[in-house]
Amino acid sequence: MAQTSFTLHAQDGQARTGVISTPRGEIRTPAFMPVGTAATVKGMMPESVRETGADILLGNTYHLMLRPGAERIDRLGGLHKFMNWERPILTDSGGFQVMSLSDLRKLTEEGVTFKSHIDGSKHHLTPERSMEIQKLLGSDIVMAFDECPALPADRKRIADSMRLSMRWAQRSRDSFGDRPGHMLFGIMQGGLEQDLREESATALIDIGFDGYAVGGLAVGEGQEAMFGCLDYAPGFLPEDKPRYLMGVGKPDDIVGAVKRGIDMMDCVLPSRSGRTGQAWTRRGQINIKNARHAEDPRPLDENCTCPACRNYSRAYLHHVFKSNEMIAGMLLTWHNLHYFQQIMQEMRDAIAAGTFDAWEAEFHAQRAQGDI
Ligand SMILES: Nc1ccc2nc(N)nc(O)c2c1
Ligand SMILES: [Zn+2]
Repeated sequence: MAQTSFTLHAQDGQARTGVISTPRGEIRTPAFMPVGTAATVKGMMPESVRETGADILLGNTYHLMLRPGAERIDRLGGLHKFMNWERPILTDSGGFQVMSLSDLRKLTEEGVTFKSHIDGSKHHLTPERSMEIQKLLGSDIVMAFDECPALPADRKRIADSMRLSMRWAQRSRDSFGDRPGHMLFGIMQGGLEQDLREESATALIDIGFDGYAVGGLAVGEGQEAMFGCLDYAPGFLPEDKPRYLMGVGKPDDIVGAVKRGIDMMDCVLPSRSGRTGQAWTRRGQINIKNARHAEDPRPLDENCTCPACRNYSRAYLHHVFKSNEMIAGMLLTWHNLHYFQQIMQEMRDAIAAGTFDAWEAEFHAQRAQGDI
């Protein structure tokens, strides 16, 4: 079985570009992962997701264990076959989604017991069960089972929660075992406390992982606080391993995270906001449902090469959103995912050329305020 590896090609300031190699394909970093929560990137055919430039997508243990069930997906040949995506898949480990989606029954040292938000059925997640589910799904990059404290939280709560997550990280590592061709990522916690972040990083490095995520951010702290944490947290992690910032973000969040040494990100924003009529463009956001687009013959973005911008006017997009047609969300999702991947490609090129600062300045200069 081929091994996995991470190779850094260039660095510009803290920003890095490289490649994660897996048996199912290469992942160019910095990488943005579209979210395919219920075994689909909503509104997109898998081949269309690939056409936007995505090398890897994200799945969720929590959702797939509830429906259709991890054992069922395994019996049907695994998640790649099930959803017709043969490239890499990273799966989140479930703890975070329990906190944000389910009626949490109880959290103990052992794990979390909760009721399904779908049918109220009772479930139990532990580091061991999370590793088993992600193995049944067949995911290429497995996330350790962690606990992400709800904010605001006092320092003691954050410290206790982080230390629980570190004990769960050890149990995740022990349970994952040795699986050539698959990667296990640890997840750093510690809130916005620099010393707790460093303690968490040290604990994860002692356990040893194939990659390291910065968890516990994009939970309502705001961009300034998030960047403040990213000014030091990635630096606590090994240089030669991928660094993954979970749940981020808006285009300017993504650029600021890459600038601070992050290699991978995921967010529902481009797909979720696409379904509500929000288009993200190099010059800012467009709410296509706004009446002023009703007769605008221009594309969303003249410089964009996605199918929505090549073949349709704002007036058409406005119409199909107003008429609640299926194609509306499909076209805006496609455009948004294409734009997010465009930013990633431009940053990879700029880092390789040593021109990241100039690219970043241009990125911010182009962004008009509000609707355009
Ligand atoms: N903002 C986020 C998003 C997803 C997360 N997933 C895990 N497992 N842990 C976190 O802290 C997350 C934070
Ligand atoms: Zn477009």
